Amino acid sequence: MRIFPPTPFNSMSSPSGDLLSKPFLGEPHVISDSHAQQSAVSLFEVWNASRQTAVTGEEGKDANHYHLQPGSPRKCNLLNISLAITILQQTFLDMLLLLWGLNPVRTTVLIFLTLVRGVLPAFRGYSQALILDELQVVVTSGDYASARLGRLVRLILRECCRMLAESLFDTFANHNENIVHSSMRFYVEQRQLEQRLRLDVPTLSDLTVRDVLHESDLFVRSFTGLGFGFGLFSPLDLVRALSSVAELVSQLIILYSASRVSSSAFFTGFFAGPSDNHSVTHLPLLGAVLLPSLLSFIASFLPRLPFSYTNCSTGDALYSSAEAREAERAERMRSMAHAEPFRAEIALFGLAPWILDSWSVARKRILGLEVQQGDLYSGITLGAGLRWLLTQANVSEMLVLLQNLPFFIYSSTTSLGSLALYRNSVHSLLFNVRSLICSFERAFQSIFYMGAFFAAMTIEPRLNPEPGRAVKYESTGKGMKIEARHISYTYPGSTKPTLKDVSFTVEAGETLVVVGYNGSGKTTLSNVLLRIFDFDAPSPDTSAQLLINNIDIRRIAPADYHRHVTALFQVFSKLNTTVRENVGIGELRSQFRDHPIREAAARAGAGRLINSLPRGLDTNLDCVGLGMNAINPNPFMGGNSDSGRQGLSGGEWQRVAISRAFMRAQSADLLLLDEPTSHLDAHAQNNVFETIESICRDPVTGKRTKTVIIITHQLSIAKRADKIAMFENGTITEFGTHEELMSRADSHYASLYRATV
Ligand SMILES: Nc1ncnc2c1ncn2[C@@H]1O[C@H](COP(=O)(O)OP(=O)(O)OP(=O)(O)O)[C@@H](O)[C@H]1O
Repeated sequence: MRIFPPTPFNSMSSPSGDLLSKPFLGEPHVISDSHAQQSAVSLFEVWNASRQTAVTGEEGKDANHYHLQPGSPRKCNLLNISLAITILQQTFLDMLLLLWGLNPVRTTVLIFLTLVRGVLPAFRGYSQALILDELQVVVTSGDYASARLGRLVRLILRECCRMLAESLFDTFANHNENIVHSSMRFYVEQRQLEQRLRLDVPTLSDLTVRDVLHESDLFVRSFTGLGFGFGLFSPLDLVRALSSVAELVSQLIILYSASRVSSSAFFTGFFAGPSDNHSVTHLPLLGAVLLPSLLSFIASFLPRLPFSYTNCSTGDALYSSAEAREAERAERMRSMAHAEPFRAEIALFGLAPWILDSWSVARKRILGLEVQQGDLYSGITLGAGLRWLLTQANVSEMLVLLQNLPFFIYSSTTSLGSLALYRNSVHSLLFNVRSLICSFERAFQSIFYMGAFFAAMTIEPRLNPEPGRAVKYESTGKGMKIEARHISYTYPGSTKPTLKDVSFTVEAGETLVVVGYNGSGKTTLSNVLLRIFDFDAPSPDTSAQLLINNIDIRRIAPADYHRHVTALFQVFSKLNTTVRENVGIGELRSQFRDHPIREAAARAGAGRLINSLPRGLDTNLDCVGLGMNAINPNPFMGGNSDSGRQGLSGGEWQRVAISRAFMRAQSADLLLLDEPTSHLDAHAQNNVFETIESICRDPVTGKRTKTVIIITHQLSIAKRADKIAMFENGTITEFGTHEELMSRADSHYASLYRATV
């Protein structure tokens, strides 16, 4: 049995690969109604158009456009309906085929069983009505003859068998549904995760991309298996809606016939046609039964009052923009209260009241316990009031009285069983109509989230080379030659560049030390050199270029480039896992081999540390982001022993991180270390530098085989480098050897050196 399809990590292929492999069509922009109808428009643009809202300016002339918060419901207006149809045209069939393709047999069985499940209540009602009828005859006639009683017992036994069969059916159907559901959920989650991991930092820093991923995530999370995961609607819920439709139709049939014939003949009565004396009144009576639901359905198109909730059977509300903002704030505050790394700052700065206040204001507004005056008044409209009357004020419920009319009309002419059957059917009918209305509301919003899911899959990482221009990185075995020409870099959302016209050359095998003042742009430069960020496009005045071994870095795929580089980041990750994993992730191929991990750790001066840990490489490290030996995360547990977790000091963590960087040092052409020794004592600092020197030389010939770039504030290290770059205000102001820079009369490097050494 195949439950999960094979999906290779870097492949975007799918059972219906076309849609998921469409390229991302550049920057999203505003589109018009008619535009959205054209099939050439990308899904991304259609999705983006659905979240644009026009707000009229103060004078009533200018219409400002802004984007809805991710997760906010779309209004049910003509534009959104047409956008929803466009999304459905482009995705729905693909989605169904894709999900059906995961488990064709089980999914077909699921659809069939769900339809059958829909008509089971009708049979249940019929069977129980027969028992009631028989009981009525026995009691009213006083005929307790064994034949009569025997028939009653047979009916009861038949009902017991039916109930047993129904529960067996339910068990099998639920089991099948669980398997189908789990495989669908696994699949969409995997696709979402795979795409997130594919995307690079420049792509992820785009706000629109973040929003589309957020809504895509909502779609993925709607595959909960409960049918009302996030107040959303997954394709599997569509199958459930089929069941509601089947139940609705069967109950309608019952209602139509049960009121005029005895329950034992209601099917034949229905098919006999409207020939008897009650037939004329059936349709208006059905109308009376359905009137409350019809009004609720109409109300679902009206706007909602601010901070009022839909009364869907699931109890879930769809967030308005204001609610989504509050929900995000409440969630942020909740996470802060739960996160261990914040604990020290919360205590030190006395943040508890601020966190609690911010959370409670946001949460109260979400729960409708507190509504701001402005929001309340601006949201009260005639439509919203009418909706409230029809849904929240239960006006429609009063009309339920009408449903009892048939009781009075037919009570003297029909059997007890028929009346019970009628009553059950009315309840069941209303429940199903209501759940279908709620499903409709959720389905409408879900279309946009489904659009977001597919749109997210079309995003291509921005750092990937243009098709046809890509070249493979060729290692020379002598290190990496780096030539930066007029490089600038501006952070997204910032108006001023952080790096300005940076130019320098490092020959293969050389060591460059970058020094400078805080905030001058050293780490930013390292991210550009590591191809985490892309430098600004060349302007008419400058021809910005970054050449690696004389090749434009934009022509090399980042994944290919990264295989030849190793780095220590200034802010490195500390994983709540074993030492082995913390170090081993530096070179995944060697993750499970002790020797390379121990060797890298020994070079980074972490050998003694690992030997001193209770379980060596298998010791679990605890990283709540603070100096661990000093602050135990849970003083009542005695963390280090009972929990089997070990805290480390800042310097010890740094050694672990250096070990991680050294894991790949053998195969790398470039070692880039940002503040590698900031937490280390003087001896350790010297050792690390010696180790870097030895790693970079061929053990036989002694020649340099790697290029090294070190960013540091420790100028004693700089002295030993081949070249030094002094960074100030986002650019290199001095470049040369230690001696050259020291000999300059007005050298800032020289004054910094004298101040620190
Ligand atoms: N994510 C960001 N978004 C916008 N601006 C940023 C971001 N990160 C850094 N900057 C800006 O870039 C400037 C340079 O930061 P960078 O981290 O490169 O400095 P640095 O020289 O490494 O500093 P330090 O010596 O303190 O580590 C900072 O002044 C900061 O204002």
